[in-house]
Amino acid sequence: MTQTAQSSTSVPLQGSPEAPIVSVRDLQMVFQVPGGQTVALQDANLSIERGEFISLIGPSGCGKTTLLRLLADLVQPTGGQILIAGRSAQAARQERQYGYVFQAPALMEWRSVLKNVLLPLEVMNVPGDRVGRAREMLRLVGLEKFERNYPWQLSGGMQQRVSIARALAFDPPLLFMDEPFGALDEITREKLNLELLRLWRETGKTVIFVTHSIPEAVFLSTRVVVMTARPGKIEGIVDVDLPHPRSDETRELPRFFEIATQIRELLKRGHS
Ligand SMILES: Nc1ncnc2c1ncn2[C@@H]1O[C@H](COP(=O)(O)OP(=O)(O)OP(=O)(O)O)[C@@H](O)[C@H]1O
Repeated sequence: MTQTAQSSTSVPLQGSPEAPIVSVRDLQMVFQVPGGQTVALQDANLSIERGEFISLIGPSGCGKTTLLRLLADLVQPTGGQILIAGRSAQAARQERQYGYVFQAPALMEWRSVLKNVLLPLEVMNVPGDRVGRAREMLRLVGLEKFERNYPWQLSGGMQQRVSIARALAFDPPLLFMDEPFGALDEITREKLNLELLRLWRETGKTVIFVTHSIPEAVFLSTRVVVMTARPGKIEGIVDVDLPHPRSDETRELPRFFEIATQIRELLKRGHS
């Protein structure tokens, strides 16, 4: 696996090198809602090592986004503990240890592609060659020729690639992705899956990826976390022992179908 050279603006992983990059212990999230409570997450336990590609899969409302938002310190848990490389989620957020890709690209229409990727670096007043850094990220997502275009001139898939480049602008060790390809057609999604895997292999980042699609989860992941709804729980964790690099042929392997079936069974068990 080739690693990209760390640029002057890249953010090294802080904390303990021995600790898992993400450790979740007895995590609980209860929202107060009119007339009662929603238990979005209950007794979640999970340990993720550096360089893994983890997918979270489960029915609507099972707490996938909530788990991602908790890891990103965008909401505070009502119970349990989160450690990022042995330190608090708050410290990880403050030290820009992660990039976050949302379901919708959320780009600024009046800024060019390059200026959208530059935005977080400008906001944080990051020293060094910001334009060079933004261009490097655009190259990584295959959009170096589109830096002068505006978001409305790009397809949905290209816009989502810009938002991935923007999330990578600080070159963080962790990448949180919340159903980034959910709104795209199947062919575009499969193409972006391949590109994301290439990017993951080139950069060595740890990715936590939310999806509703079993084939997408199997194709991308080193492990798949299967969640169940009401209350949101981790039903099981499936190892994906398919060889790398993965390609379109991977989807035809008998083992691919076996793992997909295993995940489907866990999802069904959670429903019953
Ligand atoms: N800020 C909030 N206030 C109250 N309830 C919330 C809040 N955020 C999430 N919830 C509830 O918590 C539960 C889990 O929501 P979450 O968005 O994490 O699910 P999800 O698995 O990501 O769903 P989807 O697949 O549809 O995106 C849902 O019942 C949701 O209504």
